[in-house]
Amino acid sequence: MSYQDDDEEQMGPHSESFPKDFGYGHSPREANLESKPRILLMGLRRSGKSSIQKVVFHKMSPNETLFLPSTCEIVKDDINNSSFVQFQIWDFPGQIDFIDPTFDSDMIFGGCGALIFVIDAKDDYNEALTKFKNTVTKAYKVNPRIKFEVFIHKVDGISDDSKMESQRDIHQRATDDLSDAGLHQIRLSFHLTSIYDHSIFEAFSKVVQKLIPQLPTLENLLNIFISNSGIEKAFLFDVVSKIYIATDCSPVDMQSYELCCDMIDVAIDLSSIYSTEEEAFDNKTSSLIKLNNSTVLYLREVNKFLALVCILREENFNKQGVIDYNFLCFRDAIGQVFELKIRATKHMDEDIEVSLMESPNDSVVF
Ligand SMILES: Nc1nc2c(ncn2[C@@H]2O[C@H](COP(=O)(O)OP(=O)(O)OP(=O)(O)O)[C@@H](O)[C@H]2O)c(=O)[nH]1
Repeated sequence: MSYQDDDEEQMGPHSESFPKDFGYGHSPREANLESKPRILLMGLRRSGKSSIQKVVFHKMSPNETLFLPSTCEIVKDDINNSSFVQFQIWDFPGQIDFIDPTFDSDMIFGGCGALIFVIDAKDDYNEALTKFKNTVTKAYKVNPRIKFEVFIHKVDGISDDSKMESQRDIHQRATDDLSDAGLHQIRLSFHLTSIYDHSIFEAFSKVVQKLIPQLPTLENLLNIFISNSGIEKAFLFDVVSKIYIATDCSPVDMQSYELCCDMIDVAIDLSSIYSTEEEAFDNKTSSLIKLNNSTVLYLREVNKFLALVCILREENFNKQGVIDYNFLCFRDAIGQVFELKIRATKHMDEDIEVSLMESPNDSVVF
């Protein structure tokens, strides 16, 4: 098996040189890698792994995925949209064989933040569940900190009752299988997904959020912002992928999320057509849409990659001055979290440099 490296330049020349005994986050070098975790996409052939990656991160339209060739090698993709959203996605071929001596499970699972296992809900899933159990058992042995996420995929065109029934059945069987293998302590998360609606973006949002160490701070800031501004719901979006990296503590309903995603599309599309600026999304980007049910959607740029999209009642928008002032405080606070992270990363890099220079046998200096 070989590794196809899409973005070697971006990932840097050392990205392939993980030590064999790579333990997640124990040395400065490992801790630095931890700040850019890996998400693995695994599952049987034709379950939809490559389609998910292309639709969510490369803006491919769902219909085009019909023509995707089968993946024969591990395809690595570096997602580097913002300081908070930085990770690599590794898309595995469906026929991957763990017994194959070239499969270096220490290296593959060692630096992994989350493992997404894709199960085709329209197919017989017995084989998928067997593979799932083998994969989780192997991965957990190498790295017990991995977050295991199951995407019950291709649920478009399936009735709500059947979806729930599949989810219940897969959940039950997957947890029973792991308990039989003595792994009852493993926590699994299940998501019903399809590339033909927003469910795949929502599921990916939840996976990515678990890998953002600053999430509680971001959620807290959003809670404070909405409660002082008369806002019902606010999402902090990664504009490029339209996954939300944080939201306030009120429950997310799919319709609100879809509305906010659509608003980003409208704002960017209009800006691309009519703006005289080079970038369609910049520090002056903001948008206001009044719906016919007395609801307002309000979008503001937070930084180069992030947008805040809020839903509020029309009457509360009368106090736009307060909202805008609170937004500036919010943006400032996000900037400070962002800066702290950059500073922490820089310190880590310096530590790595020092430790490498001190090592007499190691000639590699970043
Ligand atoms: N109906 C439906 N079809 C989907 C969905 N996602 C992917 N597909 C289709 O499933 C087929 C297989 O998709 P791929 O993304 O190539 O699957 P894969 O898991 O990467 O396959 P391998 O590379 O062989 O491992 C394609 O025809 C896709 O159009 C979905 O959400 N709904």
